[in-house]
Amino acid sequence: MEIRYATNPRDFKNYDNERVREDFLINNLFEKGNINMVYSHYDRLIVGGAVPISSPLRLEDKETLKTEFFLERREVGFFNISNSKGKITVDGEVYELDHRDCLYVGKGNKNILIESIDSNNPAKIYIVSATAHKNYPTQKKSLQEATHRHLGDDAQSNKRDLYQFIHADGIQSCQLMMGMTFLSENNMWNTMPPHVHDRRMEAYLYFDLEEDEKIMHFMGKPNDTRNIIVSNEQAVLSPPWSIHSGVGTKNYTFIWAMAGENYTFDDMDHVDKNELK
Ligand SMILES: O=C(O)C(=O)C[C@H](O)C(=O)CO
Ligand SMILES: [Zn+2]
Repeated sequence: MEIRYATNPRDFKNYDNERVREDFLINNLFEKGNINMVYSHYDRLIVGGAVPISSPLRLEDKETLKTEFFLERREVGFFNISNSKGKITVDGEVYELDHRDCLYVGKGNKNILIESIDSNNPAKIYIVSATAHKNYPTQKKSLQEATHRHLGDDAQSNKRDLYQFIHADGIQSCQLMMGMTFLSENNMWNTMPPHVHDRRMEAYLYFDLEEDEKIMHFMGKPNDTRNIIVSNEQAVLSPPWSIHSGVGTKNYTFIWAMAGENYTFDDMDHVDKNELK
């Protein structure tokens, strides 16, 4: 597993474009036949992608975690971002994941296998894992079952539908919060005006974007921002001190995931647009 260390915002000021991309962009998550994962030292969040073909892929990395099994001291959220069905087996119990379904698996489950139902049309499973202190029940939720919030409007080009899956009023977890946000057609901006939450880090996976379309993701302290150009199915790590907002060349979808100090989705320090630099 690739390790990414945390950055002091004072040092971040000196980062050039290449260094920003190296430290915060994850561009190799979905590779046929593999599970690829990145271990971030921001709240020890692991971000991964699995594309099983003919044989199941096991969620494991003893080498990095130095535990007997992956979820010995962790919890994990899975999302199927492909149109093709996937299957996750949790200690013998099988869960089928349709397009946009989410599965949460808590601490203590030992054998986690990720499979595609049809190897010619493989599933793409996005994986986010955080450290955990107790077991919460394994739970699956579809988009229709998630908590729906309407945000933004046409005048601000930021009309979007936010769905909360793993959160205080949904699937229970120790610290992991996850959901999906859809930008409406002709709307390009997410999370503008932006916010920070020094209590929690966040990761964004951008997808549902054609090959030539791009997202300009903004990060950094509100008064000292940088942008990362992001392509389809790439993720960005957002430090707790950083804004996380983006604009697309076309509308898009993203999965947000957070871990850290509190479990309060609405704990955000909003930033006035006049403060942005
Ligand atoms: O569209 C949005 O706004 C979001 O999806 C915001 C994220 O959920 C977020 O940043 C939560 O802190
Ligand atoms: Zn946020």
